[in-house]
Amino acid sequence: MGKTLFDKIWDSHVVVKKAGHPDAVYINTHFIHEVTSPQAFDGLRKRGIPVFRPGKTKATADHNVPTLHQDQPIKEALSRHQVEMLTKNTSEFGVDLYGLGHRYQGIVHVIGPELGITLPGMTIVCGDSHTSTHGAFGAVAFGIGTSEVEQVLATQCILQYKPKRMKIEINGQLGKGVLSKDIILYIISKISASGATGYFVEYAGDAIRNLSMEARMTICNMSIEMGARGGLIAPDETTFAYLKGREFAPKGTDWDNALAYWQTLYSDADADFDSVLSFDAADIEPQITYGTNPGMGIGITGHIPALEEIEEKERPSFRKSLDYMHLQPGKPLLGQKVDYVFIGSCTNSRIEDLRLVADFVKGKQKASDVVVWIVPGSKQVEAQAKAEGIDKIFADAGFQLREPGCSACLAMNEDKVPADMYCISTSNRNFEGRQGPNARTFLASPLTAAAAAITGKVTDIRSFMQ
Ligand SMILES: CC(C)[C@H](C(=O)O)[C@@H](O)C(=O)O
Ligand code: SF4
Repeated sequence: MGKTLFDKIWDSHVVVKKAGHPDAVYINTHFIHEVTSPQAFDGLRKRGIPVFRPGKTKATADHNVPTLHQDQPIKEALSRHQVEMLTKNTSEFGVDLYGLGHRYQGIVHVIGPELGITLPGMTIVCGDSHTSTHGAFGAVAFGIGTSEVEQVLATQCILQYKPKRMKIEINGQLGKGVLSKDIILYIISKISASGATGYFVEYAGDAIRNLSMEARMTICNMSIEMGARGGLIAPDETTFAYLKGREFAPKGTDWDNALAYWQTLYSDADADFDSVLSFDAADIEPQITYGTNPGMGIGITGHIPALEEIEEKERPSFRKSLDYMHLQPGKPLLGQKVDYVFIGSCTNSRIEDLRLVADFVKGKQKASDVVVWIVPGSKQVEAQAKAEGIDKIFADAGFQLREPGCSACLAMNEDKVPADMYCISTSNRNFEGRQGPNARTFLASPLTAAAAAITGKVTDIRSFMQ
């Protein structure tokens, strides 16, 4: 019996295996940020132990950082404290920090890949659920809790039960205006926000193969939103071309050796998955969510389910969700007024996302009553956007290009969508209050968000493509 890609990587990293116990798994790379690391460092301090392999940990400040005036002290006291703690802890324990002002600073899941720290075949953890993003490179990457952050800092290993394996195949040709964000929102709407609970998902099929690395990251990023432990994609020429020459990627003969290993990283033809799902790319239209979990999504021309279409036992939560959103069952979303547009987050804030949006808005103007925030995923993305003149296109359109951070993805910083406002957002979560107290979120692709920025309403991007 062959092995799945997940098994190949997992099994080769197990250092201790004992029946009835979690595996002790070696971790190649540990990313940390300001939210989930302070208690972990406190724990080490209390026990009087160092970070076991400080070179294997990389830190950045992203959740609490402002996205305007990053050269000035952080105004919010709690945010300032968190970021200061990260600076203090990393310097005390000898961990590299790409903090505010550093040219590599950015959202942890954006900088790892763009710096070539994230590599195929690695095990990667971070005290952050969207660590699944790194799986796009054919790595086993997953989020962990604060006590596990301490465990990894102390031992470079983690105790974990091995998850089940699921394969999701998407074959066929994507339609016009349909992005990888639409693929993943579509899958989650079909299998629900808990449809992959207990599984590690491998995405396969020619629709996935044809995606760029940026687009693959968007898919793996949202694995967690269907309950999966993580998601991964077998590395291929697209992966290798993306990595070649990146700051921390192997060079020279190290590259050749690494490449030889990476080329063995795929699921064998006879590998056994615990579950296999298939979708046809041609069935996917641009997607949008209407509710308060990422599984509550529809095609842009569809309608919010009528009450009768919802299972009896799910009706109370469905109603609560629509009450929060101030939306009616059975109604379409096209034409719904939008107040804010947020293009950013570890789902869609990479240079390719910004290029797509810029190509579309070039020569257009935002609707007068819409606030548009474009928040690059990293300093490098910001610099690249400026080098390409994308900043000018945004300025001409009335869009604000801000500085890197998580921003309004979770509003744990100064960027909050005001109460009762509708925000179309390229992020990954639409929970109640996620973008600010009582703010209402529609999740969508960068193109669908950009279309709404121009019209001020939920719009089918394809109406611009005739
Ligand atoms: C703050 C952090 C722990 C959290 C996560 O784990 O995902 C955040 O990044 C999020 O997206 O909700
Ligand atoms: S951008 Fe959003 S989803 Fe990503 S790490 Fe930051 S808060 Fe979490």
